[in-house]
Amino acid sequence: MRFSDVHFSYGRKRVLRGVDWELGRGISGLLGPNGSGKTTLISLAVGALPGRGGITVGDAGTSGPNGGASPSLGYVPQSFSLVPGMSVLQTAAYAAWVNGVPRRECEDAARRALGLVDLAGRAGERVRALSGGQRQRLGIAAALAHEPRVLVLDEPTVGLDPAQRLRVREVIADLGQDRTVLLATHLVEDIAYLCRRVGVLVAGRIVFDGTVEELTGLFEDEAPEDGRALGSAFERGYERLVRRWGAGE
Ligand SMILES: Nc1ncnc2c1ncn2[C@@H]1O[C@H](COP(=O)(O)OP(=O)(O)OP(=O)(O)O)[C@@H](O)[C@H]1O
Repeated sequence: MRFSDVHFSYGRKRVLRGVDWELGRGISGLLGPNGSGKTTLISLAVGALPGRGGITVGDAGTSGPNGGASPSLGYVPQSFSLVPGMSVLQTAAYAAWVNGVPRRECEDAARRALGLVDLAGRAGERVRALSGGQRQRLGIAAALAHEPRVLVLDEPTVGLDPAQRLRVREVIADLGQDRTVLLATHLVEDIAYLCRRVGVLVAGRIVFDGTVEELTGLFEDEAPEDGRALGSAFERGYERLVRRWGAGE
């Protein structure tokens, strides 16, 4: 997946100012302070907003500026609703159908996707019976049912308790083995646990693109500015990067 010189403004407010970022196979994290434009960038990638610049998803298609999502992309928004009275299988099968899977293949596609998120054993249950973490995994299954090669996840572990968060992380780690996954999050622990590479969005541009280790080592030689060693080295590296580039203005 590739972003080339992507710009976006809400009215006169410029949010993205020429985003260049290329994501390879595996899980790439998108970090950035509140209001830096992560959700806007994702909305462009999934075709929900029209912008200026190029976004290429896999070899099979583009999304974004021309509107409409690429069929090779699956998207789990930060918040989504499920129909409580539908079964787990019906939910995933419906998502497959909405994403263009022929009707007679939707059930098989749904079962395959539920297997990927470890919900195959719950296929017959109603959505209302699922925990928060299971619902999140069902949302991921729904996004996977048409077998996209690129998966975009916006804050997938927010609001989950530690055990459920870990379970969702394990599922994401598995999915990243043979797909391109873009993971937008505030949680540096999610990035440190899951991501091969990380992009940091500040003031409308990707100001860092590298490995977690590279970001951790970026300011290693500098003494902590407040005299204390707060948080992990990775977290400190990220916070300094954001401060240096100015937070979202
Ligand atoms: N529909 C909108 N109209 C006007 N301004 C908007 C709109 N949506 C977002 N913004 C502004 O655009 C900027 C980027 O917002 P966006 O939601 O993309 O950031 P974010 O990095 O995802 O933030 P967060 O981490 O808080 O979710 C913010 O200043 C926000 O207030």
